Amino acid sequence: MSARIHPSILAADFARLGAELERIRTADLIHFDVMDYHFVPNLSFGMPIFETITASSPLPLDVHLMISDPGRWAPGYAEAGAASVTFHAEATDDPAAVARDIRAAGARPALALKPGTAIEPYLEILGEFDMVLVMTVEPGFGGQAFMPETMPKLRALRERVDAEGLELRLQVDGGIDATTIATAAEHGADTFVAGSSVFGAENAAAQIELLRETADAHTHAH
Ligand SMILES: O=C(CO)[C@@H](O)[C@H](O)COP(=O)(O)O
Repeated sequence: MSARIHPSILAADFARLGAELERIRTADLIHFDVMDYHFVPNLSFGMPIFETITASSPLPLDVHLMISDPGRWAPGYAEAGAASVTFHAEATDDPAAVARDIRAAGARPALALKPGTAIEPYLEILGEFDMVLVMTVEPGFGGQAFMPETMPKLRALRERVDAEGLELRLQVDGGIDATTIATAAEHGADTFVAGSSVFGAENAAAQIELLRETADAHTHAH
């Protein structure tokens, strides 16, 4: 399967959001980061902006909830039309229940792990999810440097997914550019969030294509 590129609109020029969405129409999904000043030390946007973008965007949205109490808010994004809703393992005591609520509300559930969070406690519930997001920076801000120390976790997850034949996408997010995407693809990622490297490029479509081709070239059969 071909690599999927999800530009993070956290790095877009919000004063020109309509034009920014046009620049990335060759991407696969739009990554929408929800932050609450509580789970992470930053605030971004929520449901009103989500609804506005969903109504006008040529691409569906991949919602990443960096919020406390995701069980309370996640199904609402699914009902409002999100393609996938990702929430953090660290933010809930019952990730399987949150995943089931997201699926029942019509979106694909995904589990996110901060760089320091191990995957082992969640291996038995991977079947509840359509995607796992291995954060390659501490969540909260765009423009940070990729953390290569997260790669062993990604590789272990890839080996588990392949060994069990699970239908699970593996996403990375944070510091992804034309160099780091090769490393992440080699370690088993197939879905890539990229903020600054896409919106900071003069030609965003060419950058999306470069990222996709680079990831495909460094993907082993999986
Ligand atoms: O979730 C986050 C940050 O917490 C990301 O989605 C960033 O928005 C990615 O930005 P870049 O590192 O690609 O600039």
